Amino acid sequence: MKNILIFRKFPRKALSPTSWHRPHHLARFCTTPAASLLAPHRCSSSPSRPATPSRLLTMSLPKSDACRKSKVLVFGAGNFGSCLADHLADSQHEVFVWSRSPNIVQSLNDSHRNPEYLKDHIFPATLKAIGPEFPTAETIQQMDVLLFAIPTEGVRQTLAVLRPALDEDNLPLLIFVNKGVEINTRALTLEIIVDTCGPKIAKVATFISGPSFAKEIVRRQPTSVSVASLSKEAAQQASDLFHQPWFRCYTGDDPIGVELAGALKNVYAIAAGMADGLGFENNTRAMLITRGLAEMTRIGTAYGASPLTFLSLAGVGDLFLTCSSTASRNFTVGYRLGKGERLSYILDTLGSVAEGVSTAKGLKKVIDDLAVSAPIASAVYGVLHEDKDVHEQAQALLCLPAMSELDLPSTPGRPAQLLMRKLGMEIV
Ligand SMILES: NC(=O)C1=CN([C@@H]2O[C@H](COP(=O)(O)OP(=O)(O)OC[C@H]3O[C@@H](n4cnc5c(N)ncnc54)[C@H](O)[C@@H]3O)[C@@H](O)[C@H]2O)C=CC1
Ligand SMILES: O=C(CO)COP(=O)(O)O
Repeated sequence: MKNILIFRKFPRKALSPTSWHRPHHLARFCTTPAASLLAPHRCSSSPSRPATPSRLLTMSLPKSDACRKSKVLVFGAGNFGSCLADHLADSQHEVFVWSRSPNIVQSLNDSHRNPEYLKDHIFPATLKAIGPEFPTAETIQQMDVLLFAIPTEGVRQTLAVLRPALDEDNLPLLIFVNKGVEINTRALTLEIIVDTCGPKIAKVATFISGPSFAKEIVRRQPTSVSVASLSKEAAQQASDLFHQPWFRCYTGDDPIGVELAGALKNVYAIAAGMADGLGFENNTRAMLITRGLAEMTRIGTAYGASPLTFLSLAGVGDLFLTCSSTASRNFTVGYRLGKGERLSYILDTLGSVAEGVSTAKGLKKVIDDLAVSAPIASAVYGVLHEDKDVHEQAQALLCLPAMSELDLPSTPGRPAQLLMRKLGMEIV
C-alpha cells in the first residue's frame, strides 16, 4: 500500500530535557517528590490540582523527533478536547483550543478553568482559547497539528468550513478522537474526510482511540491508546506528539478498525449500563462484554477491518473500560434507561455527549446492510430508537437459541473496500 506523504515535518525547537521529566504544571505545583507522591498538588491561591504520581515524573522519554515543540489547534473544548489540550500544553507544545462558547473562551483565558467541563481542573496558563468565531485561515495555516475533539455529527460541517484553509502540499498533522458513526450516511470519519477534503488528506488523517476517560487523563492516571493511520509516518508523528509515561501510544495501520471499535464500544456500554440498571450483576456484565466483543469483531470483519484490531486498546480495552464504569456517559445512559428513566430526559440532563445513542442508529443500518448477526446492538437500537421496553429486550436476548461461540463472516470487507477505492487504494 503506497502512501504519498504530504504533511509538514514538525519544525519546532527541541525541548529541554527537564521538560520531559516534569510537565510544566507539575513544575509549578510540586515541591518535593515525596510530598507529591502522597498528596494532591496544591496551589496556594487555587483549589487542588491532582497530578501524576511522582515516580512517573522521574521517568524520561528517549530523545527523538518527539522532542520538538509543535503548534496545535484543538477543535472542541468539551471534556476530551480540553483534556488533550491540557496534556499537550503540559508537554510544552504551544496549544490553542477553539470553542463555540464565548463563556468557555473567556474563562479558559482569564482563570484557566473550563466552566462547563472538567470544572475542578486548572488548565496550564500557556493554553490559549480562541472563538467563538471559527479560526481564520491565517490561524489554521500557522498550525503544525489540527486536533478534532468534537462529536462525529459535527465533523463534516467543521471540515467543510476548514477545507479552503488547507494546503495539500503543506498539510498539518490531522488527528481525530471522536468515536461514532454519522447517522444519516453511516459514514466513518475517514469517509467524511474523503468526502469533504479528498483522498490525499484522508490518507494522512490519524485516529486516536482507546480506554481514556478525560477526567482521569487530567489527573495523569496512566493511560494507553491506539494511534492509527493509513500513513505510518503520520501515526508515528501523532504518537510522538502525545506519548508520555502516563499517556502511552501504540501505533497501527488499521484506522477503519480503530474507528469502528471506538464507535461500537459505546453501544455495548449502553447495553452493559442497561443490565446494571435492571439489577443484573457481575456474571451478566462479563457476558455482555465478551459477547459484545464477539459482535464488534463480526461487524468489523464484515466491514473489512482486521479482527485483531478488536483485541487492541481501541477494541477490548475501551470496551472493558466503558462497560464497567459509571464514569462512562454511555454506560450511564443505559443504566438510567434500565432504571426506567426516559431517554429524552436522560439526554437533556446528561450535560455531555453520549455518542452511542446516535451511533446505534447509524450502526443499525450498517448491520442490516452487512446482514451480520448483532443481537445486542439491535436490542440497544430497539430501546433507544424504537421505544421498545428494556425488560422485554433483555428477555428476548436471553431467549436466543444457543449458537457457535466464534463465528466470523466468510466474505468480509465490502464497505472498507469501497472506502479504500474512494481513497485510490486497495486492501492488501
Ligand atoms: N470524554 C472522554 O473521556 C472521551 C471522549 N471521546 C470522544 O471525543 C468526542 C468529544 O467528546 P467530549 O469532548 O467528551 O464531548 P463533550 O460533550 O464533553 O464536548 C463536545 C464539545 O464539542 C462541541 N461541539 C459539538 N458539536 C459541535 C460542532 N458541530 N461543531 C463544533 N463543536 C461542536 C461542544 O460544544 C462541546 O464543546 C466524542 O466523540 C467522544 O466519544 C473520546 C475519548 C474519551
Ligand atoms: O470513550 C470514552 C473513554 O475511553 C468515554 O466514554 P463515554 O463517552 O461513555 O463517557
